[in-house]
Amino acid sequence: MNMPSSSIQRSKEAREAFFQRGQLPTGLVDDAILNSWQRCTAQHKSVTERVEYDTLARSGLAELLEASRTLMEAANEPLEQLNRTVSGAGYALLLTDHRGHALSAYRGSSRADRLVKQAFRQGVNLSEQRIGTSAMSCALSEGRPVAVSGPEHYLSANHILHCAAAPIIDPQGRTIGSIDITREHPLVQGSALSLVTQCAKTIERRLMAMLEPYLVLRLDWELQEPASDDMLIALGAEGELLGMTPRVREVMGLTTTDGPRGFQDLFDLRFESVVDAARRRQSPILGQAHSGLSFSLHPFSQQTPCLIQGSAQRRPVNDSPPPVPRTPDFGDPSLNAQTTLALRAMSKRLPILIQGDTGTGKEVMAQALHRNSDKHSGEFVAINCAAIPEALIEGELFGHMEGAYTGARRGGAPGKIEQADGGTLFLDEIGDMPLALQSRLLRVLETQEVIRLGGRTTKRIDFQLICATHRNLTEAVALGEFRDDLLYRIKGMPLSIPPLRERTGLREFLIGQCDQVTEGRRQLSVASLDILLAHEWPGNVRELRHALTYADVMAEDAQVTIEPDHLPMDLLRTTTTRSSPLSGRAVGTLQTLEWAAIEKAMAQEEGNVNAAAKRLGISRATLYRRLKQRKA
Ligand SMILES: Nc1ncnc2c1ncn2[C@@H]1O[C@H](COP(=O)(O)OP(=O)(O)OP(=O)(O)O)[C@@H](O)[C@H]1O
Repeated sequence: MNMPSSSIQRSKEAREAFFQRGQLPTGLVDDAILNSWQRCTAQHKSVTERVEYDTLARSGLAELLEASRTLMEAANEPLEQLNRTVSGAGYALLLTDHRGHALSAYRGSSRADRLVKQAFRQGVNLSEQRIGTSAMSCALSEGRPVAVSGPEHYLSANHILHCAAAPIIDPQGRTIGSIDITREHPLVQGSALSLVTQCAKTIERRLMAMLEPYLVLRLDWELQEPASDDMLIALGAEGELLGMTPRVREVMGLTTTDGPRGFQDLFDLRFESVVDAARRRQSPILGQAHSGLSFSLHPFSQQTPCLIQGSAQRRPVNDSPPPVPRTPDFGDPSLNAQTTLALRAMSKRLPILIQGDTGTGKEVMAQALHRNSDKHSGEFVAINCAAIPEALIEGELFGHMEGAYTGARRGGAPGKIEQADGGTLFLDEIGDMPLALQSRLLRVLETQEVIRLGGRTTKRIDFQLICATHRNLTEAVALGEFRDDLLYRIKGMPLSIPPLRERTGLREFLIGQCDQVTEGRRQLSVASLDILLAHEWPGNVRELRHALTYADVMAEDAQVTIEPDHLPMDLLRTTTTRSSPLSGRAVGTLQTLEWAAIEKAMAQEEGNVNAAAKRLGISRATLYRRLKQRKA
């Protein structure tokens, strides 16, 4: 898995040709490396030069960090994630600015990577002028990911290093920094390059989100390829172009200087019509660029792949629900599997019956299914059978002709079923539909035709039916409250959403929801997460989102973590009462007793960590530590 000896041999040959015979060894090493060697030679840099890795003086460091504040903020989380991925393989990690000055560094574990430890420190100048050829300097000057191994480094002192780096390009198309991973033994080039590239792309997307766009559009070619997040455009409320990912610039043939200013400078489409379609959740929107190329445009959620779980863009189009990716991800493997099956069933026109307790997300699921079905360009028409008075529901569903009843509209009006022609009809709480209406609905489903109230003519309708209920319809049939023939007709493919409490991957779901509700501004502290994990959630996702919204309001603006004292009190009370070991049978170990005392104090102080620490006679930090240990 190490660098193959043939490529080490090639690098050595290239070195010999370049440094000893003065030849250009084209094809033996990456051109980016040759270009760098040439620049270093032009500067009369000696390959045997010794480098001191000095950090900047304090004032210079403060200036450097201040100038790169946005980049560091965007990179913080992706760097942590990358570090978790690569530290076990002995890599050190580096974020630099556009000149190659180290902004942050993760130096990995106790391996004897002496040189890396010396060089990878905040504020060290690692530019090409200073340390010669490196993956980072090549990535910065070429604007693409580059790997540099052993003898490909210009300075002999660096021949023990093996590195891969990718540039970071801001939404305006400027190279503003780089990500580099390095270790003192050969790397697997393919994986190292793809890791830094992936990390740089994540940072680029985060930089876009920090512009707080009104709308983000994802562009896809009109090909049947899996969607990727490479091509994103961030737009302001008036359609002004706030930024775009490098790939969009590339495919549109744009430079950084003569860039377009607004959406309409790019596409033969009115921005208002795109906003309108996004609001009505009509996606994709087909558009032709002025270059003549056709694209499909999708309103984009920042934290793909999990729309429903992840956060939408920071300031989405008003009252537009979060957009849905092609394959919905609900975070729960069994739910995901059911969703895939349901989508397959829908392609064969089978009706879907979603069952689940209140607030589990039945309507959210129905919308996601619609968005991902072949009926997505039609309307999603929802009707809550339990919320409309019995006398009105028939007119709502079937529509009416002029004069059909007192108060009927002039010229008549179409019903929901007619409106759903070419789209999806979502009948929520179908278990509460009056029996008489059930027969009429059954007829429509069998004939695919509607007759408006007071009318004689039939209209053929083509729609996808999705029904939802929290009731056990088999029991309702046994009680004579639901027609069995209708049940068989609507239950083409049943889909059951588990109560929140029983979700697989509950922890990740809670974290994702917190991210979504707080628009990425806050995270749950370990203690808060523990409390949420222990709660029963009778109101399911709806209750959870209310609790998180409450906590978001309670936390100070600058507070990044949601602490237990921000959570609703009733949630703390029920959680601590139910789970307290003191409320159960006697407990044995000192540790359990200690935890019981902590729980009790937290309950008495209604989750206020300061007050609970005081009551227990320990410091706030100690209490947090204990809560953390308990979680681990
Ligand atoms: N997976 C999810 N991601 C984000 N929000 C969700 C999710 N599931 C549910 N919600 C939110 O929870 C609330 C309840 O969802 P929804 O109305 O779909 O549930 P329901 O099961 O249809 O509820 P009811 O039975 O009461 O009609 C809504 O505010 C919805 O936006």
